Amino acid sequence: MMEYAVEVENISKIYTLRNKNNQYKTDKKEFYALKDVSFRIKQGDVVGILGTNGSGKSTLSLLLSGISEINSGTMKINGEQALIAINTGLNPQLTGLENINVKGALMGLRKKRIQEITNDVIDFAELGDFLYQPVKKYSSGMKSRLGFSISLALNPDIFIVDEALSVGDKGFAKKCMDRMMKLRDEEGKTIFFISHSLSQVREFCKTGMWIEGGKLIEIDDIDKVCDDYSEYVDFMNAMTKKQKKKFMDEKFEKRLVEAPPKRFSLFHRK
Ligand SMILES: Nc1ncnc2c1ncn2[C@@H]1O[C@H](COP(=O)(O)OP(=O)(O)OP(=O)(O)O)[C@@H](O)[C@H]1O
Repeated sequence: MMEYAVEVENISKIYTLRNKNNQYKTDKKEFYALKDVSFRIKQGDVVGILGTNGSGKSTLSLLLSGISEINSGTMKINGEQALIAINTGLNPQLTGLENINVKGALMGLRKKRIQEITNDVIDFAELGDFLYQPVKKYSSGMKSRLGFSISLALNPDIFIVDEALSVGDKGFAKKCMDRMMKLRDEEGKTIFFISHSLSQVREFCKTGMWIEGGKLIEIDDIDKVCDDYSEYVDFMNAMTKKQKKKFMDEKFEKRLVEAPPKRFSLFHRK
């Protein structure tokens, strides 16, 4: 029987937005970054997440990786998961090496295992002596190298890759892609992959998930979802500036929480 790696039902994530004058407490707006999203993903599936800027992809990746909490709904994750994203999960004050140790310690790993992970990271990240420098002195590509290498070395069951390849140089991006293909083809890992490169998503993923305006629009075979999403992007591009503004405003209005139920105040908000 095929096990699901991820089962989510009616999940929502709400953020509090500032108003124009930046008066945070008064006239604050609550906004659905994601609204009533449900899906199931089988173990070993490779899922490309598509959607225009601000549609909710990174929010979903934070929820899937357990970094951020849902406001409502249910979510079941079967296995260890790791997020690979730009600027996430690294402490800028600590050196690369210290970051590996902290991450390992937080996960309750033994010293010997942390040493093995360190060796893997040294090998894959190719950062040389920069491993002994604080991460705040890294370029974005170097941070991506470190983050990617740590997640790979931790060897989770579920990888969530959020735009992480877009800042690495071509050589490193190719190395990561080769490694991810191995994770997909030989190790049967479950992978969520967010990228604005449709060709990359088409080539790498099996299933497509299109999120727009915080809602799940479509989940299907990757080619079908890429075709439908492309059509939507073309439709948007064909609009005049005025039409586009009206369209975007309406889309925004639909995501507002009109009168938030009391229970939302109990939950964590970012
Ligand atoms: N911490 C936060 N506080 C308030 N609003 C947020 C926060 N994080 C994200 N948002 C808002 O939630 C919506 C979804 O953002 P998200 O980062 O998930 O989009 P995305 O699909 O990943 O976009 P992109 O393609 O630009 O990376 C956006 O409107 C964003 O402004």
